[in-house]
Amino acid sequence: MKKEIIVALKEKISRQNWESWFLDFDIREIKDKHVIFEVGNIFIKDRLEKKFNKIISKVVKDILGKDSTFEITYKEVKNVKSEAGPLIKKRPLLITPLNPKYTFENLVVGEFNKFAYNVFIEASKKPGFYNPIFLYSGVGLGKTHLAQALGNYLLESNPDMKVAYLTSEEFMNEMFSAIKNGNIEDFREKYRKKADILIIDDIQFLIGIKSAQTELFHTFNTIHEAGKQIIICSDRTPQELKDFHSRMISRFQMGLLVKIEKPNKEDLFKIGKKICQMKHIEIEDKIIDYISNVYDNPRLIHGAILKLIAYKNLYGKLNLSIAESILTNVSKPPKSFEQRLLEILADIFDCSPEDIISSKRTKNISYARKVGMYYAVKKLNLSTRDVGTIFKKSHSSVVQNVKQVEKLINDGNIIVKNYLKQIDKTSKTFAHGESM
Ligand SMILES: Nc1ncnc2c1ncn2[C@@H]1O[C@H](COP(=O)(O)OP(=O)(O)OP(=O)(O)O)[C@@H](O)[C@H]1O
Repeated sequence: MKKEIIVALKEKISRQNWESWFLDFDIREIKDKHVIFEVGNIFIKDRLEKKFNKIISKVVKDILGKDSTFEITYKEVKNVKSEAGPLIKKRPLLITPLNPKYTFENLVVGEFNKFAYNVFIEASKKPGFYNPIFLYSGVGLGKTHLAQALGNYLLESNPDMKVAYLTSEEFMNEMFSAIKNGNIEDFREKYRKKADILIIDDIQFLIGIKSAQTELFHTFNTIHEAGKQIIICSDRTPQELKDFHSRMISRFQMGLLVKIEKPNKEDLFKIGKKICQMKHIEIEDKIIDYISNVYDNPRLIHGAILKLIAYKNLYGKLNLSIAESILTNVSKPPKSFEQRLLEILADIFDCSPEDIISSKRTKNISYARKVGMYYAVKKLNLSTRDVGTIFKKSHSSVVQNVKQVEKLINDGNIIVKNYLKQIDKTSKTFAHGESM
């Protein structure tokens, strides 16, 4: 009888709706003429009752008789909120380290991002009120900055808050490695039950990857059902996420869609000033003015400023004509590659380039050194001797550090992998912003 009801329903429901809403759908029990359906969560239950009540009722009555009835139940998620127990102080869950510089204070607000900014400020006061928030814009317009600013704010104002920030690509990689290692349940527990706020950046990476979309779909539903905040960042609108499960798209659309527009020249100038302030570097206004005329996007402004900082650090001077020649490639300045690498590391690990080449051994500095050496040898193909020169360390120390990082990677250490990705991302940003 159960099978008959399911088959009859499937015939009456479009394939698209079936795939969106009925994949978890099952019959738990039939008691006399009362059918108890079961679905994955309360959100789907709610949708089915609102949208498909009539069809389900008709099918049940056709098969079991006119006086038959039904109800939809959902699987309870156990211990969503109390898993750590009241006396155990929960530690922040940071899947990828948030960039501490991505704060609301460091964000320039103008007409182009005012709405997005206000929504995120509201969300910082009432997480879960607008849920989900789907933040989209062209590349480099500040989505990651804004989303991480919310994460940083929540962590600071409530140290018990568990913030999970990761790109959809990281989500997918972790999921595949959990499947491979047979611990998919741990993976699910981590994201579905532990996180109080889930930020998924660059959702567009999952285009065409249905298995990861399905996993994310269930994660999304569980978190949403628990009333916890979800933020999705994307470089396009939900409708433009071609080849995404339609059920995912409809989840995104049911939330608040927030767009960051393109900043104008004045905004770009202010962003340039803010970046200099964040980097504790003084660059003349006329140079920043020049940059904001040349580049129309904060990421490019950021890249250009990093390049100027690298030059200023190396040569101790900078003026408008030098800036123009550096940025327009009129005359190539000598390569300041090493400095650039150290700048990138310093930015990510929140220290200075001088710290990295010093003998200081504080945790973040040692980490920056070690990961930077690995990156230079393995990704940039520099010789261990050259790397020793850049980092002002002996050849054997480079070899040892590279081995250590290799081991961490082989052991599946996510933090190291994420740092390497961040270096990659930042150095690409650099490459974008430069014409050298
Ligand atoms: N309004 C702003 N105020 C200050 N800095 C900004 C602003 N918008 C962007 N930036 C800076 O520009 C750089 C690029 O921003 P971000 O990475 O957040 O963009 P994105 O939209 O997430 O890019 P992508 O689409 O590639 O993921 C960052 O260094 C960020 O701090």
